[in-house]
Formats: sequence, C-alpha cells, structure tokens
Amino acid sequence: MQNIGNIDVRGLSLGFKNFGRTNTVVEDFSFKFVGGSFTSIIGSSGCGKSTLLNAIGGHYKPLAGQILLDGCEIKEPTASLGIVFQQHTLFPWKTVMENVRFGPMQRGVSKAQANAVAAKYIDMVGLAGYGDYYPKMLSGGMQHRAEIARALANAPAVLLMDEPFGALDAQMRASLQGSLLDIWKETHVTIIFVTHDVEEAMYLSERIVVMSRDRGRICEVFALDEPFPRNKEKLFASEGGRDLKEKCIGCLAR
Ligand SMILES: Nc1ncnc2c1ncn2[C@@H]1O[C@H](COP(=O)(O)OP(=O)(O)OP(=O)(O)O)[C@@H](O)[C@H]1O
Repeated sequence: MQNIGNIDVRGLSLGFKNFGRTNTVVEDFSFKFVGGSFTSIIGSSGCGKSTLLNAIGGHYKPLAGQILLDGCEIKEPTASLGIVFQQHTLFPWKTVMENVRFGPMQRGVSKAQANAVAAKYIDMVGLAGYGDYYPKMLSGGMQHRAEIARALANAPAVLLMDEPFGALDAQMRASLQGSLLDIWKETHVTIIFVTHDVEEAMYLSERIVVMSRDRGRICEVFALDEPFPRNKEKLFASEGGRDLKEKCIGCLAR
C-alpha cells in the first residue's frame, strides 16, 4: 500500500433535496481505494456513480458517513483531488499551456516553474508542440489529453475520472486508454474511473466495483490479476475474461 492517495469511504450516504424532500441516492457505501491503485466503478444509469465521484472530490457533503484521504476527512475540493469529466471544461480563451499551468499558478507557483510543470504534463499526455493552441483548435481526444494534463499539473494524489472517454470514437478511446495506463505507471496516482463500458473497466483496472440500482450499494467487487500491459484480444477471449464480463453484465441488472 502506498502512503499517499488512500481513499477510505466509510458508511457514506449521499442525497439531494428535491422539493423539500431528501432523495437518498447512495446509502451506506463503504470501500477503501488503496493508494496507487486503479479502480473502475460501473453501474446502471442513475445508480449514483457521478454523485459518489463528486463527493470523493469534495463537491458534495455526505448525509451520513465520511470520506478520508490519507486519514483526513475530505470536506471540500483540494488540489490533491483531480477531476476529469466527460464534457470539456478547458477555458476556451486560454491556450493549452495557459490551461495546464493555471492550477499551479493559482497556488502561487512562479510562472517559470508553472510553465516547466505544464510542459512536462503536456508532453506526458502526447501534446508536445500544442501548448500554444486554443481548445477549439484541438480534436475532442486532444482536448481530453489537455484536461488530463491540467489535472496532473496539480500533482493530485487521486485522479477522479467520470466517463472521460465516453464521447470518443473507438480509435481515440483506445489511444487515450493506453496513454492513461502509461501516466498511471509513471505517476502512481490513485485512479477512480467511472465508465459504462465493462470492457474498458476490464482492460484498465485492478478492481471493478459494481454499484447497485438499489441506492448505489456495492453489488460486487471483482479483482483482475492480469498483469499490465494487457492484451485486449487475449483478455476478452480468455475463459476468465468472458466469465468476468458476463458476471459484470449480470450485476448491472441487479
Ligand atoms: N444535482 C442534483 N440534484 C438532484 N438530484 C440529482 C443531482 N445530481 C444527481 N441527481 C440524482 O441522483 C441520481 C444519481 O445520479 P448520478 O448522476 O450520480 O448517476 P450515474 O450513476 O452517474 O448516472 P449515469 O450513468 O447516467 O451518468 C439520479 O437519480 C439523479 O437524478
């Protein structure tokens, strides 16, 4: 276990007030995301995946329970908790470089240092040479790469990803999946990755948490022993792979 990036979710309940009544979305959710691990969360639409991820990111206050990052309760968003969403959130009026160095500069890092940090992550996500481009000049996949670089520039202990590749075509998705695994290997950041795609979860993660339709409870946790780098064809064609996929799909209906 790594001594940073450990997320401990304890007896967590989350909900929203609608028309004066509290609608509980996630109830009594407990799980430990070990520092440096890659965990995917799958579950049917509306089961509370994004709500959970946002709560881990410090954006929602629990109705009950708590979420700890390395032993300290998460009460608000911090630079240690990087979030990447499916939709683009880059500042359109800033270049890639300006977007990526924004976080470090907000934290008081000098411009020269922030530029160096930004250049390192722009390079890491495969966008070297695009620092002066504005978001609208980039493809959807390139914008996602820039978003990941922007999150990494804050040196987060945890990277929370909410269906980040959901809107991309198969080729772009495969390319970003490969880049993400390289980044994970290099940075040892804890990754919590929400996806609808069972095969994507199987390819990327060490563990898959399946959330239930019934108030976001944990339906099943699957561990994947297959070492990295993984071969997609082999993984999905193997008996173990086919069995796991069937089990995950079976759980999604619960
Ligand atoms: N800001 C909000 N106010 C009120 N209700 C909300 C809010 N955000 C989410 N909900 C409700 O919480 C429930 C869970 O939503 P959430 O977005 O977490 O699900 P999800 O599993 O991520 O779904 P999907 O896979 O479709 O993205 C839904 O019933 C949704 O209507």
